[in-house]
Amino acid sequence: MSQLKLPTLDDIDVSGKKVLLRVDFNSPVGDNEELLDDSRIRAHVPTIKELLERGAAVVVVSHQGRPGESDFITLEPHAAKLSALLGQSVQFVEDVMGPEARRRIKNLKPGEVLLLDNVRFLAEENINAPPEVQEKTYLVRRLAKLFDYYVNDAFATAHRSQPSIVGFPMVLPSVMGRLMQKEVEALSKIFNPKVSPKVFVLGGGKVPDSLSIIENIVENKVADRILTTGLLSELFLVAKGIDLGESNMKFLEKKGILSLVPKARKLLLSGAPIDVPLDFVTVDEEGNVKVEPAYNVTGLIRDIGPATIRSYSELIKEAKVVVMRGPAGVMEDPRFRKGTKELVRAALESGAFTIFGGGHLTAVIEELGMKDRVGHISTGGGALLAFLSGKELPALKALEISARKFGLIKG
Ligand SMILES: Nc1ncnc2c1ncn2[C@@H]1O[C@H](COP(=O)(O)OP(=O)(O)O)[C@@H](O)[C@H]1O
Ligand SMILES: O=C(OP(=O)(O)O)[C@H](O)COP(=O)(O)O
Repeated sequence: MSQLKLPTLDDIDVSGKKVLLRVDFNSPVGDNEELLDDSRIRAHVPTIKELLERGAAVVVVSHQGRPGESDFITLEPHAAKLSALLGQSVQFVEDVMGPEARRRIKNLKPGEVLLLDNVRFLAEENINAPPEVQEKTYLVRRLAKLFDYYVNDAFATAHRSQPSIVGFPMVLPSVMGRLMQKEVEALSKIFNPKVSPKVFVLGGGKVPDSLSIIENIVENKVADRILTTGLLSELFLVAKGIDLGESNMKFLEKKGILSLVPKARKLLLSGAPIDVPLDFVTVDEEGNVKVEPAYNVTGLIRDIGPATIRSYSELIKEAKVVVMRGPAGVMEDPRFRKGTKELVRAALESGAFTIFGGGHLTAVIEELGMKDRVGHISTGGGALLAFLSGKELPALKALEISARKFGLIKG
């Protein structure tokens, strides 16, 4: 697929038009439903500003979290944040496609912006299916007729085949927003498969996603070394036959991660260059925090330990390219942020070209004040890895189909 030839905002005249803009405002959320970081919201500001300045009425749609997770919340705080960043009032409606949302969309004037509520409040948005299925969802059927154009700026969700990502482009002329364009152009340019060694440092909580992308990375030999952290590393330790103690095994079971052990074991047996932590920071039932070796863990794992930080940092130093995605521990709690922070620091001090992905790492880079040393910070985590591993991203594929259908293809 010729991604660079996808149409952009340069290819449409939005003046006086109604534009549906898909963004990814999905941000880390604290105990009181407050946003812990606004970098993903900020990343979309250039696209929104440009659309408004060019005279469009802009309706913004995003998801936040996943059903059942603690960060699955309304987008009301995002609207407040966006208002502050734009310096202009952002309308918000506690609805996505119901009568009130449709009334507000119809009444929106050029130069105004309206944020719809969390699109994953709709059951159908939580199902992945091909574009020809998603264009038939209620969401697409009810909303598409209210718009002239669809703009996709949500690079971080580009690996999902959900209605708000792949359904609208089937029925509306569609283009990439400035953030989507920037990510695709930058990553196509900077990731040179010939430069090595390439070290991938992969952590975070989305283990099934990470595992399937690791399979791709290994198959396409994209990484020379994969250093695992976070929940992902727990899976690989179990796959190596290590008992992580009752509390962690229960946690992994509850999250459905133990069912992935055979897949992880297969990868390890294939000789994939996957490293696991030597030690962890754990917390016991009384709340005591300690460091325990990976082969003898008793408490609940919350971060990688000091020996792991040291050994991973040495490996990172030898790399020419470092790709890092997902935190090494439960970094929302400052007591368990050290592993993530130190690995980010090691990468930034290594002299290697660095690519960081995902909301959590962006927050750490800003905290360290080392943004100027970064090669590329991607707003995507899973989407970034999928892109680098050579997987086709459904969002881009849908934009390509749309461009052909509506005569917007370039080149
Ligand atoms: N060992 C661990 N146990 C439980 N949760 C973890 C662990 N390590 C990381 N996490 C959790 O992973 C989540 C972030 O994962 P993910 O969404 O994949 O990353 P990102 O948002 O950076 O793309 C965080 O909420 C963090 O608390
Ligand atoms: O945070 C996101 O992805 P990431 O954790 O891979 O960075 C995106 O908002 C996609 O969310 P999803 O993985 O729930 O589809």
